[in-house]
Amino acid sequence: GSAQPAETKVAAEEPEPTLYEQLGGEAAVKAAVDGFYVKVLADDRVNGFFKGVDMDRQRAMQTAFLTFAFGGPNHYEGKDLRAAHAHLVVKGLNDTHFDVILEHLGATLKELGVKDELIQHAADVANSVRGDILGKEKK
Ligand code: HEM
Repeated sequence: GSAQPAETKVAAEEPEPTLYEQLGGEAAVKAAVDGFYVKVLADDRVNGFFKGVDMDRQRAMQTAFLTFAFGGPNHYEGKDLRAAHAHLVVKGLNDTHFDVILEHLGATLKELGVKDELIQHAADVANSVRGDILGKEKK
């Protein structure tokens, strides 16, 4: 008979690590930004919104999006998401575009070997601010 491993149980008091921590924290965000950035800017369904936007701000947006989707610390507290995207809503930003961004989020995380369950979690977090990004009326 083989002995059971002694440490199969997770202590009940351990707080659930955030998705950000589970994915690998800041390093994971950096790795994801590179892949995500390329996908978004190569996609004609959404890259029009980034035309004329300087590279630093594009990268800031990608990093903010992913950090947010990972449930990590929000480094952009000064600027609310509704205000940051209002001029894009005027240009036609809608659910279709938001879905494209989620599609690239999923593909990027999949390439990095992230489990489907965590990818779904990241999408849920992003969806929680969909209404703000798209300038929908607050419920
Ligand atoms: C969870 C969803 C999202 C988050 C957390 C997010 C986050 C942000 C933040 C923090 C900024 C401001 C960056 C800065 O001021 O330097 C920004 C800007 C921007 N976002 Fe998003 N974003 C989201 C969704 C989207 C979507 C769906 C699109 C378009 C398909 C988009 C396109 C842009 C663009 C083009 C800018 C730059 C605007 C400009 O400087 O003129 N974002 N985003």
